[in-house]
Amino acid sequence: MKELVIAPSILSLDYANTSEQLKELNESNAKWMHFDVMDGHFVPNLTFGPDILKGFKKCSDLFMDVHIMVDNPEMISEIFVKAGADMVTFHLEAVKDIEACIALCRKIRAAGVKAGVSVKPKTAVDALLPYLSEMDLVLVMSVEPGFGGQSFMEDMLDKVRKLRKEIEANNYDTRIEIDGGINAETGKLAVEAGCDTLVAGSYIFKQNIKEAVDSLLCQK
Ligand SMILES: O=C(CO)[C@@H](O)[C@H](O)COP(=O)(O)O
Ligand SMILES: [Fe+2]
Repeated sequence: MKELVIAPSILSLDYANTSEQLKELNESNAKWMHFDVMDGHFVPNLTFGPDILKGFKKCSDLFMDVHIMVDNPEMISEIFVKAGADMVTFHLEAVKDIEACIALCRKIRAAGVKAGVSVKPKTAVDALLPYLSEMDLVLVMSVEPGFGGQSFMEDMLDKVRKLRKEIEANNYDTRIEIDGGINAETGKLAVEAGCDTLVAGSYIFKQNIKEAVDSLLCQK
């Protein structure tokens, strides 16, 4: 399994104290920053555009993990690739079919950016299994996408186990990320099931950032 990476979700950042929180985040052991893009249509919430990503990139060297929860990922992924995303993860539910999904992964990778595919809680991962070599990451949503601070859906770990089995059997390089309701306890369950990348928003930003990240890194 790959080295465990923590991706703090800045959806939960305290925007009244942005520079202080960013400084703390930069000094923590987090290697990624998780950037949630919501369009008010694919999900009932609205968040950040590309200029905000550019701004964060000026203040941080963290790997920019951009999760696009949008209806038109073909168009929006291009915008965030141009804005400097290191990874763009789009939703399987937002593309026409698996062929369109693979085509978009290839397009993102051709631009020199890592490509991820996400599934909502009600979507199975089975359709992705034959194509994992086309993806740098699969993101398993462990809450309904749209908001931070929801409770972890433990039954999503069956998808993680299935993905891990397939990745190990074929020696794929694909990461497994989980997003929604992650804290020290649920993070441990997720790592045991086979996740190597943990997104956490409210858990990290509602306490000392460095300590929270470290608590997620100490899963053994
Ligand atoms: O994509 C999303 C929500 O749709 C997330 O990335 C949230 O930001 C996670 O927040 P917590 O559940 O960790 O508070
Ligand atoms: Fe997310």
